[in-house]
This record gives sequence, C-alpha cells and structure tokens, in this order.
Amino acid sequence: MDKTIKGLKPLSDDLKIDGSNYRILIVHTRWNSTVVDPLVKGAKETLINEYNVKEENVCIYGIPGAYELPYTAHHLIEAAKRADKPFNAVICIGVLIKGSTAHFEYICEAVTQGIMRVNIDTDTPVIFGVLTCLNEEQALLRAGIGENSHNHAIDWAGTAIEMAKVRSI
Ligand SMILES: O=c1[nH]c(NC[C@H](O)[C@H](O)[C@H](O)CO)c([N+](=O)[O-])c(=O)[nH]1
Repeated sequence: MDKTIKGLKPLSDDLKIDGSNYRILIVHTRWNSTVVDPLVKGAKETLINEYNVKEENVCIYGIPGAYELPYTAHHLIEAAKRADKPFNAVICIGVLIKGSTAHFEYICEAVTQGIMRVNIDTDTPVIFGVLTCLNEEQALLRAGIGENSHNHAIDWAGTAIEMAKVRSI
C-alpha cells in the first residue's frame, strides 16, 4: 500500500485528457537555472509524451527571476489572444531559495498573489510552478535530482492539461 498521503495522483487512463489540440506556454526563470532547467524539461516532456501536446504547441519563454513571472505570463497571454492563438494553459516555473534576509518572503508572497491574479484577470489557467525552498537540497529533490526525488513539474503539466479542459467549458 502506498504509505504517502501527500501528493497528486495522476488521472486513471480512462479519464486521461488528450492535449493534442492544446497550446501551452511555459514561462521560466533564469535564476537558479540548475534546478529550473530540469523542471522545464520535465514539464515539456510530460506535456508531449503523456498528454499528446504537439511540440510546436509548447511555447517556452525565459525571464530573469520569479518576480517577473506574473507580468510575463499576463503579457504573453494577452498577446496570444490578440494574435488569435490563445494559450489553453500556462505553467510558471521558478525556484525561490531562502537567503539571509526577508527578501525571500516578500518575493514569495508577491509572486503567489501575482500568479493567482493573472489566472483571474485573463481567465486562463496559470499553474503555480514556483518552488519556495528553505535550502538548496529541498530544491534539488523537487526537481527530480537525487535519490528519492520527484520532479514536481510532471504534476504541473498534468494540472495544466486538466485546467485547460476546465477553461474549454
Ligand atoms: O527567481 C528568483 N529570483 C530571486 N530574486 C530576483 C527577483 O525574482 C527579481 O528578478 C529581481 O528582484 C528583479 O525584479 C531570488 N532571490 O533573490 O533569492 C530567487 O531565489 N529566485
């Protein structure tokens, strides 16, 4: 029996959603790229291999840091709408690692509230793929790096597909 309670179990095969007609945006930071890069790879590969999203429909855009994620997501969502090529869902990927000042807490709060606001303001699912870690070890484990690790971006990709279906209602 699976001992762990915490976590997101994937949908059973009979409920799996086909993403072959979805257009997904991944916005990621360049800060902490050692951890961000495997997260982006995990999200992209899961969208394509597990949910049939076409590679040409996975758009990826890099920006400096997590604080820039909400603006970038909002701007690119609206630009895609104007081009009549809307995104069905967006995944914002970043990694915040606590330092010796309160900067971490302020950015975590701003980014969390900012990404939630973009969901509502654009009526587009924007998945919170921001790791808020107290140390580098926590970040590495959540990017699937090391023993007993799990790449959380796999879950974010599945969430993006499920929420893209909600958006289509
Ligand atoms: O993405 C991150 N940005 C960080 N800071 C930069 C911030 O996101 C903005 O890019 C910067 O403040 C300019 O707006 C981080 N820290 O400061 O620790 C961090 O851990 N992760």
